[in-house]
Amino acid sequence: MSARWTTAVLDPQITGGLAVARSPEGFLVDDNGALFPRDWLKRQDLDVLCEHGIGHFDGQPVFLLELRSATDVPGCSWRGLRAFMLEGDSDTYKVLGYAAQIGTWAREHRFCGSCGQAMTQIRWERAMYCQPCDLRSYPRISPSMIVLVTRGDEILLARSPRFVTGVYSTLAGFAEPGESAEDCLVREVREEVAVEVQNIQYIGSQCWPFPHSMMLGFHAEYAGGEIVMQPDEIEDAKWFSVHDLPPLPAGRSIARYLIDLYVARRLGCDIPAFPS
Ligand SMILES: NC(=O)C1=CN([C@@H]2O[C@H](COP(=O)(O)OP(=O)(O)OC[C@H]3O[C@@H](n4cnc5c(N)ncnc54)[C@H](O)[C@@H]3O)[C@@H](O)[C@H]2O)C=CC1
Ligand SMILES: [Mg+2]
Ligand SMILES: [Zn+2]
Repeated sequence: MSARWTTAVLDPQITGGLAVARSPEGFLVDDNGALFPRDWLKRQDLDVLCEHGIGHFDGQPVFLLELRSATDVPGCSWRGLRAFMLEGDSDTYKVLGYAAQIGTWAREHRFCGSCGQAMTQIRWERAMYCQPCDLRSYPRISPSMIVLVTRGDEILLARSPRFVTGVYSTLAGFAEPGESAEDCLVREVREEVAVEVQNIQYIGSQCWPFPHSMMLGFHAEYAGGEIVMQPDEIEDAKWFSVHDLPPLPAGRSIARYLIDLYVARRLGCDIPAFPS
């Protein structure tokens, strides 16, 4: 959330306000951005799957129209969330990041996971409900650990085959049932590079709406082992000097913050601001 944006469960029966439209192609945008007058948007020929009231932006109610498919709207185009993360202002990115997670959840929870019947939208909390099962499904958040492993002036970075060419990043992975955050971190580092760590320190967290990760960021010191890369997951992993770093992840990512923070401390530079 930000000073301009707060989340809320709003009843779609009320009229007016602002709205965003999200399809599998991304968010609808025109020259003014992704937030449209809602009444105008609802007059367009959109393939609406469902509508959710998601919060207030500058005091105005905001709704999400989750669409089955992207249709042509004159003067508009479709833009993925990643582009807003890379280039958009942080207030808009917060609104759209939240809208994307609610849209993903709404799309994937139309039917009860227990009995398979259609679920209904609860008006007063963010949940889908199955009456026969008395079961509520809330938006999914997936805790993921992300860690910068360091050894004096060196930092351990790796490449996944999914990354942009040349970019190296910190190690990350999803928590499994039964694990603490620290257990997960130790396991992920072992699995991905076969290295042991010590002095694990929590740094901060970040919502990562691709599609529903909650990144918990840590710093850890190297404790032993030689790098052995996990087949398929890790394309390359090595120690880099803080004086000679490869291309790094996007400025808004906690991965980049963990790297910038350590490098700044090591070189005695100004501490970077936490990404918003
Ligand atoms: N904000 C940031 O700075 C960064 C965020 N990330 C995010 O962290 C997350 C984890 O990173 P990876 O190294 O790719 O994960 P990972 O090392 O756990 O490997 C990904 C694999 O985990 C499995 N998986 C996918 N979704 C899952 C879920 N919800 N729960 C459990 N397992 C799941 C799949 O087999 C997938 O191939 C991803 O969402 C990624 O986008 C990763 C690096 C930087
Ligand atoms: Mg990983
Ligand atoms: Zn059910």
